Amino acid sequence: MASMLDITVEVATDDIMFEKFINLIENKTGELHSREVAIHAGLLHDAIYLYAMGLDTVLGHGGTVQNGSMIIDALINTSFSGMTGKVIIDTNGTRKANYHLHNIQNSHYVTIAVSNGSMGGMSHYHGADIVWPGGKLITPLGRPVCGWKGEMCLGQDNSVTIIVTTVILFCVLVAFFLTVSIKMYRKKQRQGRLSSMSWKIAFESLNTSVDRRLHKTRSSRFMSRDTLKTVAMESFPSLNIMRASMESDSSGGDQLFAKIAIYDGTAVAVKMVRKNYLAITPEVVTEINQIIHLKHNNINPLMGACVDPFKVCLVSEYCNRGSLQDVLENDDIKLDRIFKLSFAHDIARGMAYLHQSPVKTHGQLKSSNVLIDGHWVCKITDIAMPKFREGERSSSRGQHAQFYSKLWTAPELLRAPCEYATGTPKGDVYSYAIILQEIILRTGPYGYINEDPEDIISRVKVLEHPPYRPKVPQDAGEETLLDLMRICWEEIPMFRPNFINVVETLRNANNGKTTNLVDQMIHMMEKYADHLEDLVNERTKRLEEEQQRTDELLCRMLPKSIASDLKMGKRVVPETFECVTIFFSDIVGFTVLSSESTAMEVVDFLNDLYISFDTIIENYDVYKVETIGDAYMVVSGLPVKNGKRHAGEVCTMALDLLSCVTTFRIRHRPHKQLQLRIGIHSGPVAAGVVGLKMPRFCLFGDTVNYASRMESCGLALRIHISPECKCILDELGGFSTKCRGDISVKGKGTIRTYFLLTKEGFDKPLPDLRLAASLEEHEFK
Ligand SMILES: Nc1nc2c(ncn2[C@@H]2O[C@H](COP(=O)(O)OP(=O)(O)OP(=O)(O)O)[C@@H](O)[C@H]2O)c(=O)[nH]1
Ligand SMILES: [Mg+2]
Repeated sequence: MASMLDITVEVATDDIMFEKFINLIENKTGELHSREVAIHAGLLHDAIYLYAMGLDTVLGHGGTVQNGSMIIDALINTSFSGMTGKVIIDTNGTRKANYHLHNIQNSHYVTIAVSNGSMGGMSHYHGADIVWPGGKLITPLGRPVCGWKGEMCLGQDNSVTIIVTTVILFCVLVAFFLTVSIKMYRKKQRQGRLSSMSWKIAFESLNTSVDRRLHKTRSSRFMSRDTLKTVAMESFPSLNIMRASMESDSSGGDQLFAKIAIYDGTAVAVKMVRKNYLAITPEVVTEINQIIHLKHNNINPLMGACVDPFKVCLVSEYCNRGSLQDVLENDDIKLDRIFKLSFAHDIARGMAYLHQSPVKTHGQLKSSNVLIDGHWVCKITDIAMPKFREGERSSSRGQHAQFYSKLWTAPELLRAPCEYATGTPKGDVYSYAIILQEIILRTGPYGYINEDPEDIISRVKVLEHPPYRPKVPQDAGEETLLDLMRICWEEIPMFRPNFINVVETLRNANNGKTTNLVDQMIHMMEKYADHLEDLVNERTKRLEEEQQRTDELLCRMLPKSIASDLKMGKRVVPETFECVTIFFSDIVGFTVLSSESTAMEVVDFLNDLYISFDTIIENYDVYKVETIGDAYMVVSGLPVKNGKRHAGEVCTMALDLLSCVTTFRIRHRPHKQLQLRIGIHSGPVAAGVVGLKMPRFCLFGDTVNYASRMESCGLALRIHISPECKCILDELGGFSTKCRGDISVKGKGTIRTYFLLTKEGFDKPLPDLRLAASLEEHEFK
């Protein structure tokens, strides 16, 4: 038996009455019974006895045997000594007794607890727990959670229903949405499959009439021999220098060239595929879509393909500088370190992107499949499309050209061409190494080796020690590119880096800066602009200094006001001045002195003298008109009029100059007294600028001659003034003069002239007249 729970009444088996009762049963039945049977027989006895007591009472009260409830009532609160011990029925009709709870555990009959009939409560046997069916120790519920008929969950009934309903609804909805989504997804897939054909280009939409097939020469030593028979160059008027290659073999078979066309308003390169028809299988669609979806600055976009019968071709964006091979072979294009690094960087970046894309490999990376756009950015093109080009007729290019095109192929791919039809990422890295060699040396692959491509291929295929590779001198240039090239053409593919490593290396080589050519150019232009700014500033400063010097010179040659008028482009009109004072000085005996001196001595002497004079006259409101030999001419009262002050200014200046003579020493005649003779006259004058090449401010009128006469008729170390000048001096006051007497002046007749002696407050020393030259030494004109 797996489990059983048994509740029995405690029977006083040791009671004498019970012993007697057992004996009686044994006698009556003639069998020896187990104690358990005897107990149950005792219990039956007591039960019948109790019933009989109740029935007796009911019958005693006139009741009948059918009157069950009366019988029960009659038993309440009764007691008697039964076979199983004292039988006590309490007020509830319950027999008060000790009950035993038994349980079968591991096939043993175990007592779990005993109730105390008189005291109430239960005493558990230590360590005994009820073991329920299934060996469980947790007491099962006496009834279901919600009662036998769900009456206990009447309040919660709704929420359960709601939860259940919601779950069902949710499941239905999910199922519905799933069905709808699957249907929509399938529809979208169908549409996608349709739209994925958007790459299809109708051949008629390609305007190939612009394509004049500008053929190019390929100067490579590997292309010569029996290839490239036809080479012609034409100008391309409608499009900016568009180049395409044309190669034909000696047998004059198919021609392979990159055609140029206009599609959708832009120039495109059309690459013909040597196939008459193309079966558009899902693989072809996937392949072409994967390539079309490549979007990277260093990948030349494939725009679509034409699958019209006999016109199967691939259409890609046109790059106007041609392929890297074209650029490298063009000696007119100078490529410095920055360009080379930029090319290497561009290709590596494009390849890194390609390898991470679903396309995964290029498969035919070579310098002719790297194009260069107008901004000198490299764009990778002609990614291998094995599905699209499956069944393509073999190229009509000669064997030489076919082997030549394999010079970029990695040795492991040369050894197992079928196994790696689409190439491998590490195979692309090898091809990149050969491109690096081309960039470094600016030659074709294996540039300096005069060997047939076929021989080169077989040597690369056979594992030589060391492996056969292009020979690049260590001093060939850019060290980073050299190192990169060597590691990229490692024999064991695993040892070659990936393109992400290559990009990193190139970036580090450039101090973490990008080698993008446009950035470099902008940087250079910025630097150039800065330099230009400095240059402009410096030149402007120099110009300003020059201008200042010119101004100063002009101001020395012309009166300031006249000079500024001239600078401003104003016309300087000749002007008459009512009264000005003109000063002339001359050196008595200059002719003799000059004849006794060298030219340089004379120049030095006059230079010393005029520097001293020029310094002195700066203190007066005068303008030095000119110096002619030893003659010095000064005027006051023009071009800015100064009333009558002109006579006072000139005369005071004359005294100052005469005073200067007392100390002035002729360098080569230090002991000789300089015999300065001064003449001054005041009167009207006309003034104006004459000449164009060397404009001069000149004074005209009789006053000039008169003043000159005053000087020529004067005496050494004396200031000889005209009566007109004296008159003004008198008006001004403070000047002391002395009458010289009447002298005959040419054109003037006889006039009374004066010597200016001094001026009030003038305390500078004047020359000792005793040192003046004798009259014989004067050359009176
Ligand atoms: N200017 C310019 N020239 C192009 C363009 N595409 C191809 N070419 C020229 O066409 C030449 C030959 O290109 P392809 O016909 O692709 O021949 P290939 O690159 O030698 O060989 P595969 O690509 O392997 O078939 C290149 O070297 C370029 O000079 C382009 O977009 N612009
Ligand atoms: Mg190509």
